[in-house]
Amino acid sequence: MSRIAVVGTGYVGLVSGAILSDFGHKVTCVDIDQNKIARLKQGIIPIYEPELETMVEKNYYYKRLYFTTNIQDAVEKNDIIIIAVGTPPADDGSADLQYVLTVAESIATYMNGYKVIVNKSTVPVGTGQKVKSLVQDALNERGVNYTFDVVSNPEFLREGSAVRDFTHPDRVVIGAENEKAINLMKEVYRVLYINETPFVITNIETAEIIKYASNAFLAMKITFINEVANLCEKVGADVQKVAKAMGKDGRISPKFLHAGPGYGGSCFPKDTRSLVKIATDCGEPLSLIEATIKANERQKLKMVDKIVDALGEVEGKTIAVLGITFKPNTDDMREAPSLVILPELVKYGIKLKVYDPKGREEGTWRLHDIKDNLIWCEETYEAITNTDATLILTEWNEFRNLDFDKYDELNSGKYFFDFRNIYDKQELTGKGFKYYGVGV
Ligand SMILES: NC(=O)C1=CN([C@@H]2O[C@H](COP(=O)(O)OP(=O)(O)OC[C@H]3O[C@@H](n4cnc5c(N)ncnc54)[C@H](O)[C@@H]3O)[C@@H](O)[C@H]2O)C=CC1
Ligand SMILES: O=C(O)[C@H]1O[C@H](OP(=O)(O)OP(=O)(O)OC[C@H]2O[C@@H](n3ccc(=O)[nH]c3=O)[C@H](O)[C@@H]2O)[C@H](O)[C@@H](O)[C@@H]1O
Repeated sequence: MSRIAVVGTGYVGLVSGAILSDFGHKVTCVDIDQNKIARLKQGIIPIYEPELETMVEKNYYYKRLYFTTNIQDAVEKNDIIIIAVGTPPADDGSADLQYVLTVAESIATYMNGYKVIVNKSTVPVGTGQKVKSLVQDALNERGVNYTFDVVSNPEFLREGSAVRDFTHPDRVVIGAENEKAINLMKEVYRVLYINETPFVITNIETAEIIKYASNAFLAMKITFINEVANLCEKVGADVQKVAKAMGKDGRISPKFLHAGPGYGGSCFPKDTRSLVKIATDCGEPLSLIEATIKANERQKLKMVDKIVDALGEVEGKTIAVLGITFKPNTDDMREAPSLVILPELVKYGIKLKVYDPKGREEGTWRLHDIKDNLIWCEETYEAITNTDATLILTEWNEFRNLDFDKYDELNSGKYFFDFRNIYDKQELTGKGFKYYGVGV
């Protein structure tokens, strides 16, 4: 059993902490947000993430999982300190490292013996070394000579399937500088290690680049299929079939080939921008990623054009919006395509009736500027009632089986914008709908 502190109790920290405690370790989750920690102690999970609540409840009950705001105590009592705080984008596109470096300073301030400092936040290459020298300088200043190791252990979980992703990873990446740290990390992930999960052991810099390169590649893959989808529309091809056939080629793989309104979320947008900044600063520009970022911005606006062109006279029209989160099974709205698309529609004088199973709380403040043109609804059919068109922006399961017979009773128009391609164009056209997907 390892004694682990996880600093930062957000999407990554809480999931990692809960599962590592489930792996049998004694884990203390630390956050500066007192309200969050108080609620966690009462069993209230601050985010929506399937399976997480059970995982937290069980391990808290069995006293393997603790919550605190006291970082001093957490550093003193644990040997392995995992940093999982946010690295949000700064104005110039680089990752803002202030939270990571603050935690590193706290660790240095309270260190009372050997520690492994594990960086799980997504950070620019060179951050591990920065943390190392910051901690060493602080220890020198304290006049103590405790030893420590810095490890890069990037996280690849996805929101909405985080628990499964963490317990069944395609690989675990450990960037470290010596055997002692590597072995301690293998202990942390013992459950996965003995189950033959591939472990990639590298130096710190390589691990840091692996994370950014992986996210940028996936963002590029989505953008590639989005552009192919736009072409398909022009030439009468079906991107769903194109993607399916492409995906059969093992070298391509069918994953992340779903065309849509552009990628969003807390990571692809910020990590692509940060990687471009790193590369440009090094004099090795990543032109494919630069093009990806631009094409993704265009994709969101193309969705607006598609709606406006189809509806013709749009002023005063009302659209039912189903789904606003950046993907299903999360309440996270960070960089969701809806945050661009909906305000653009409002600029055209369109009114919106919005329903999302989990996005309303965050959506309310993120879409505050258009609140006068937006009505929040409690369920799907309330949103569809008295509208001119339906727009699907997030593929929540509950939108996959709409009762189309009901439409006529609801006084709703027959324009159907399915920007996640979850319906069959022919079937809906057969039911009298004017159907618009992406690339179909
Ligand atoms: N959200 C995701 O799906 C994934 C995120 N990542 C990366 O993991 C990192 C964390 O991301 P999220 O969990 O989404 O962030 P988040 O914003 O959900 O959570 C960060 C937490 O850190 C806390 N915090 C900030 N400063 C602190 C301090 N000094 N001491 C203690 N707690 C502090 C905040 O109060 C917050 O609860 C980022 O670098 C992100 O890029 C990596 C893989 C997946
Ligand atoms: O670093 C991170 O934070 C994480 O970023 C993504 O995970 P996440 O953003 O949670 O969700 P994804 O499933 O990757 O979806 C991201 C966006 O791409 C879109 N997408 C995804 C796949 C696809 O085929 N098409 C598509 O448009 C989604 O709708 C969503 O807006 C990566 O998939 C994770 O491996 C990574 O750990």
